[in-house]
Amino acid sequence: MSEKAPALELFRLNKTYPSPAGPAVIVKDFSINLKRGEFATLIGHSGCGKSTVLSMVAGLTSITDGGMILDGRETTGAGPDRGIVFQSPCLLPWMSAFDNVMLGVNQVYFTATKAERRELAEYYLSVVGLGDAMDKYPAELSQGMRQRVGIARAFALQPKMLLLDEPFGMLDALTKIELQQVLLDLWRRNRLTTLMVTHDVDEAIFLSDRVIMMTNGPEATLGEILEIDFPRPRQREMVINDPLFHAYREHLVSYLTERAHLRTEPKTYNKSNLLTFSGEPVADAHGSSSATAAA
Ligand SMILES: Nc1ncnc2c1ncn2[C@@H]1O[C@H](COP(=O)(O)OP(=O)(O)OP(=O)(O)O)[C@@H](O)[C@H]1O
Repeated sequence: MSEKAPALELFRLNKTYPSPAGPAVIVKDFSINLKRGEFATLIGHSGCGKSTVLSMVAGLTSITDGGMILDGRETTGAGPDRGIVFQSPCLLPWMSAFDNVMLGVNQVYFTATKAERRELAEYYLSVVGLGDAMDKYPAELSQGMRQRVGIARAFALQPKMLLLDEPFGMLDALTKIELQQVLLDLWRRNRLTTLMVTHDVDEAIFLSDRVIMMTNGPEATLGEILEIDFPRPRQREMVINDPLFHAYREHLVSYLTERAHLRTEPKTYNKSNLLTFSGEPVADAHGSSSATAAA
């Protein structure tokens, strides 16, 4: 498999649900490629179909029409090649944090020795900061600690791809910031191709290489793409104090408030052709401005 080939290709994904009024087309002709090792986030209005797209990629929701190629292979159905983290990690309450992680590791790495499997679970639990809490049960863990277990569980399977559905949506602001950093550190070590759904524009900018914007539903599809040009590794203070952060933010907010209802040819924006609320290009702090968006 060439390093240059996309890690994930989504080709005209469609999702239709039956409804009393007839078939409801939730997602229509949604196409995007993710590069190997890329961190992409999916944003859009509530109910537009972000989780539906993620769930189709995860193989948890059937694809009505269109297709998906993961690592060069047409893929349908769920599999351990995709690690998933939901808003709430759904841990088995009668098992310790360690055993919850081991559950998946035992299934995926059944040919490894017990010592190797234990080492894998212990390593990822330590990296997410639960080195001293891995014998605790879910009821003894805070919401943030449970989500750390969820992240460790996904990484411990060593998947090809990481799928995150608002993983920090239920956390307080401070815990959210801590866990964003934990996720970024783990992502940097593993360079997993990542697709994450979030409502949080700041989070999307801080974490992503590209922010993928969906149009409003029904028949939601690809709206715009914003390339985030901050160097890595990223430090939160550095990013949020950069004037470019505010220009990215304004572009995304203006998309959500002004353009998400439009059906136009998807455009890619970057630091040189960002738009403001008025739809005008802005000069960013690092370079030039341009009136035309690159298609
Ligand atoms: N199993 C289902 N049957 C019928 N309709 C569904 C089903 N699952 C989701 N939908 C509908 O599909 C649409 C998109 O839902 P989805 O959860 O993907 O949106 P979302 O953008 O992730 O929303 P949010 O940001 O609020 O989480 C919604 O109108 C929802 O009601």
